[in-house]
Amino acid sequence: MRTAYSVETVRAAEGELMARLPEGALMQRAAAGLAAACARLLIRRRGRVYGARIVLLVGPGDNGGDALYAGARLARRGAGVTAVPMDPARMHAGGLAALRAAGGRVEEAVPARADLVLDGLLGIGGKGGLRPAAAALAERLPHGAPVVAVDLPSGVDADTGEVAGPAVTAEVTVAFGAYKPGLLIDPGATLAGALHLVDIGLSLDAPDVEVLQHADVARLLPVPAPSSDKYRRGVVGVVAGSAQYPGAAVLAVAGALRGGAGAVRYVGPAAAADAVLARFPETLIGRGRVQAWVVGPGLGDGRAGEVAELLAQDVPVLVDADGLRGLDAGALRDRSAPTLLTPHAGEAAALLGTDRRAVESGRLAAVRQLAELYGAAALLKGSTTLVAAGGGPVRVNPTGTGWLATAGSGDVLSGLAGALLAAGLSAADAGAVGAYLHGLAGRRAASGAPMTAQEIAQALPEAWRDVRRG
Ligand SMILES: NC(=O)C1=CN([C@@H]2O[C@H](COP(=O)(O)OP(=O)(O)OC[C@H]3O[C@@H](n4cnc5c(N)ncnc54)[C@H](O)[C@@H]3O)[C@@H](O)[C@H]2O)[C@@H](O)CC1
Ligand SMILES: [K+]
Repeated sequence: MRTAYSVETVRAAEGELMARLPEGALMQRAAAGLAAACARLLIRRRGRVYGARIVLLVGPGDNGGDALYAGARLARRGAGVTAVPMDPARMHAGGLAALRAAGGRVEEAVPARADLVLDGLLGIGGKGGLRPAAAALAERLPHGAPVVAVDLPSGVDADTGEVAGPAVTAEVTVAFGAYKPGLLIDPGATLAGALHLVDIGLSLDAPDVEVLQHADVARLLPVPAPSSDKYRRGVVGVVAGSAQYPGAAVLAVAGALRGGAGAVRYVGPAAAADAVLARFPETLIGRGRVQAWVVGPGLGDGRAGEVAELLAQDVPVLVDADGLRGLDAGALRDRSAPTLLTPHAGEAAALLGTDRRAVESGRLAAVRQLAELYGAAALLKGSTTLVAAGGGPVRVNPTGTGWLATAGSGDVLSGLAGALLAAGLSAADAGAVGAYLHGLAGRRAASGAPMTAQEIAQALPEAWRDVRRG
């Protein structure tokens, strides 16, 4: 499991630790870890640190200080280090003295060539997009040189991953003490590149954000026991599709069957039921006992009554797509069985009474609000899908890929997550594990080329095996 902590939490933990340590000790720990990560990268690329041309982009705060101290360490190993300040009048004094003492230089213009660039413009003290002086440096990076971001790619909001203007794209980000949410959530996550954590001794409790990895998902996957029958493995009821959208029913059923359901029961118009049976003859048709309902994909208008009726049952329910229209927050909060809502940004905006842009520019806050307002687990789809429930850490899905944004892909996810709910996973686990497997299947199905939602469903068994293999 990878975890991340908000700036407020990190600052509090740093404050506590700093009070017990000699001045500057934390920054030295950070700089030592940063210099070691840079040295490894240089050795991998060019065999040695000695003789490497290193450019430090130095901001006015402690993030710049980290870069200067790390630069001094690398200069002592024989690298040629040039610091380029955002504001020559504001540089970390101790760091600058250390760099100069180690033979490093300060220049106003970014050198045209370098073997490595350290982005020490802004860290957790950065606010908003890069201001012009910082943006000018970030836009003139030496061509082809790998960038190591110090704590955070400058221009990325540490708490949310939002990028409000120009920002640095890093090959590696070396984070101090803890990952920040912005390193795990897009667009920040993409700009951060590979992540490396330097332990500076912070003690931290419950994270704000967490990312499941293969081993975590493997532990949560429902694996049938020898004594299992189809009811114990979970029967999923799928209420999806319409005469107009029969395909949504087929795809949701496909997701549910490949999500490990013992059986899938389909409830919907005859035309859609025929389409489902033609593709999956193993489907049960019509109402009956289920361990979880999936309601909403391709339902069309005017079926809110059916959704409300399912939500009135004391059974886990996943609500997606058209099923999300006109949900009664009070009725949802009163439910005792688990509920999982799986909106995309537009649907989330309607549920929150705001506009799509507000959701997209504040996805972390939006998913938390959804979970709180509806008393349910909420899965907000996007390039990094987020899952929130009950005030716990928000789960960030790491397996997403742009190829998943294809028609019907969400229908497969709802069937899949519904099967996991039916198998007894909590709504938050079903959402997080569903998104993880769905993303992996999408990557497998696409492997760099477009694919269809059906192919995502077909790749689910492989994704499942990947996770179990570890
Ligand atoms: N606090 C600590 O104990 C430690 C902090 N460390 C480093 O310190 C960093 C935080 O340092 P600071 O709090 O000094 O903050 P930063 O160095 O992140 O940046 C703050 C400075 O940037 C300016 N600024 C803010 N937003 C800007 C924008 N959009 N464009 C241009 N300039 C902008 C501010 O005016 C301020 O002067 C961490 O990210 C980490 O790199 C590490 O040394 C480890 C220990
Ligand atoms: K930085």
